[in-house]
Amino acid sequence: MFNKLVESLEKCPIVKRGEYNYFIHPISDGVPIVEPELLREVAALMLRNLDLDHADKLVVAEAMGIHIGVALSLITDLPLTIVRKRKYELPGELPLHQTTGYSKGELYLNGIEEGDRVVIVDDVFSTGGTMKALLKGLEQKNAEVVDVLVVIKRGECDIGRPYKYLVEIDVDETGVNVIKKNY
Ligand SMILES: O=P(O)(O)OC[C@H]1O[C@H](OP(=O)(O)OP(=O)(O)O)[C@H](O)[C@@H]1O
Ligand SMILES: Nc1nc2[nH]cnc2c(=O)[nH]1
Repeated sequence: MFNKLVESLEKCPIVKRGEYNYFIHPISDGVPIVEPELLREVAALMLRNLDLDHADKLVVAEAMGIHIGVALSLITDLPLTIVRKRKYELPGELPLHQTTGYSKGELYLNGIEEGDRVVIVDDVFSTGGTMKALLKGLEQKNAEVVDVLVVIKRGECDIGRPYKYLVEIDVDETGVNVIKKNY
């Protein structure tokens, strides 16, 4: 039971993005194919690990927070907002600057009101740049972040608050090594 995430990570391919060893996995890329059993496992593990009792909304970042966020929303009945790379110019939209290990860009936060109690989930934590951008935006909106979880942690970074993760990995040119499993 609950062996699909680790097994699939241990056999996933690596490509170079500049100097960065980028692993390619269904949860973090949607390719080659997202098997329902894997998505169900990840959803069940997120549900077990997260503190959702006092949450009003889920927050995820485009693109690869979406499928895990939807899976969790369907189980918990919590509404979901997707922080998009596209600008909508809706009233209250907040632009955020995102820096990852291989890219920079803008994200746009919508759908959050002052006092909302939110849970953030994302697929991967590497430099922590995306998570820091989300936290900063939610702070600006005066939302309360009640819990944060990433499925796969591959780096160290102080994001100014505790966060949870399901697995921790090391990545080199030859592949992914799962070094910790929190379940
Ligand atoms: O900790 P960090 O260095 O910020 O990396 C983590 C982020 O990188 C990926 O997103 P990416 O911006 O590549 O977009 P995608 O989800 O559209 O692939 C991933 O989905 C995380 O959000
Ligand atoms: N798929 C994928 N997403 C990432 N986000 C940050 N690092 C990575 C990575 O190596 N692979």
